Amino acid sequence: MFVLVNLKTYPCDPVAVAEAVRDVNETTDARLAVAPQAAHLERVAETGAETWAQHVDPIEHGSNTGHTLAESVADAGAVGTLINHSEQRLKLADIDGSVRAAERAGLETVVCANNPAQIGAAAALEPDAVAVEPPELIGTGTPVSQADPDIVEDAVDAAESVDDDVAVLCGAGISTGDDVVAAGDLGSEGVLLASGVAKADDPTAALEDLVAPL
Ligand SMILES: O=C[C@H](O)COP(=O)(O)O
Repeated sequence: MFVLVNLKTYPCDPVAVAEAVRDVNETTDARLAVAPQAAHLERVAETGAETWAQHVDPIEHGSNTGHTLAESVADAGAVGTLINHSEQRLKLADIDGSVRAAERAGLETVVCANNPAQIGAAAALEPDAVAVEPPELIGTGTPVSQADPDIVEDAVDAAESVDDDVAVLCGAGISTGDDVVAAGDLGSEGVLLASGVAKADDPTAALEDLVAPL
């Protein structure tokens, strides 16, 4: 299972969480990665944790003030990027442009979507993976795998029917190892989570709990 920890803009210490991700990754067959804010990418990557960006824009080098260039996040040490997170929604053409920009920079891609129909559309853009996240469950602590298992199974079916090379992750409310196992049982190859680790008093313990049953 792939466990991708998005730090959003939570007021955590990104380096401390990244060190926990790096250390717990050494203890498990699961793959752990962390997605800090763009401004923290370099410091996080220097810990040795697998580092992802939270977003890249559909741009090339040039006159794009305030945008995030895929090549720059790769230079900072990121190996992958989220695209179209529920909190950073893009138009379809821009999702396509961001996936192409990430590919150009050698970044792995996870395109997020709200529901199975959007997952099908996202899969058609040939990212490495898609992630289904019902927005109403994000940050609630109520796991999507328990509250809305059908959405995960339907997302897996939707992606498979378009391109079975595209892996499916799920996210929203995931915070325990049981949640991760339930996600896997529904066909998900990984989980995207945030508050369960970024807001934890002890991120290492939270990560250990997430991977314990794997
Ligand atoms: O990127 C992560 C997701 O939005 C899930 O957030 P959450 O784990 O706080 O529900």
